[in-house]
Amino acid sequence: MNATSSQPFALQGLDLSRVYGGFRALDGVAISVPKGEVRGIIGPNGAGKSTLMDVLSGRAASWGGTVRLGGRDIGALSPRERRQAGLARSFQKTNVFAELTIDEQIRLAARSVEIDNSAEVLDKLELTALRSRLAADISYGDRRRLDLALALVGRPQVLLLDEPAAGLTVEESLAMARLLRDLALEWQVTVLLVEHDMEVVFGISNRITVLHLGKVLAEGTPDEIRSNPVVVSAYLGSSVE
Ligand SMILES: Nc1ncnc2c1ncn2[C@@H]1O[C@H](COP(=O)(O)OP(=O)(O)OP(=O)(O)O)[C@@H](O)[C@H]1O
Repeated sequence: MNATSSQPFALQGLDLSRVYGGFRALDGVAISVPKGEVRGIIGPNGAGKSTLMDVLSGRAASWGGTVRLGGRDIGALSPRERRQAGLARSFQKTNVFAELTIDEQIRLAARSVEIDNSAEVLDKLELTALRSRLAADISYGDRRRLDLALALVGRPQVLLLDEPAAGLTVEESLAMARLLRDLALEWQVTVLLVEHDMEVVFGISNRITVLHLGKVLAEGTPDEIRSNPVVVSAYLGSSVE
């Protein structure tokens, strides 16, 4: 799946940098993701994965480079404006309000978007039966799906996910992985996924970008990454054999 010049990438970051004091947390990173692709982002602790997501979503205070959404330069937009332009982000720590019902939270999220696809989102994420329950009263796995649902309201073109499988059981993680793969296929949502669970990343990503010390160490299909000797020695070891 390659984007051509007539079909811009869904999301593109060019020469991205982020410096803390004198330390380069991101150092000239380039990433181009075609529409409908699931792109895994992996790398050791401190490689720059969350920093990359912050820069792409507009949460980084100071940064360098270019960020394009569907060909449009969105570098000057705030996180909220990027969300309205079609770039949604879901966080490692769940975003939901414990004292609101699922329905109330979804309706709140739908107020700031143009397309209200709440019913479709609730259905797809198997939350319809729980809609009148308080978030405080649902399981952790259901809360993670609610978090994802909140990001999907408004049919974003691109979804940035920070460890969607964190804290889930193996079975829940695999169900989450299947759900993400279905969403990318059926709704043509482009997904960027930072995830430490290698079974999830290698199971659903079309391509994987490996970060190391703030730079792109490698990029390729799961098979290419799994057998790349540089990646294996810097990061994977025997974890995905
Ligand atoms: N606010 C900050 N101030 C100073 N340094 C920071 C700050 N945030 C991140 N860093 C540093 O930038 C580097 C990249 O951090 P980042 O959180 O992006 O890595 P990561 O790949 O997401 O790691 P992890 O897998 O542990 O979440 C790390 O060395 C980190 O210590």
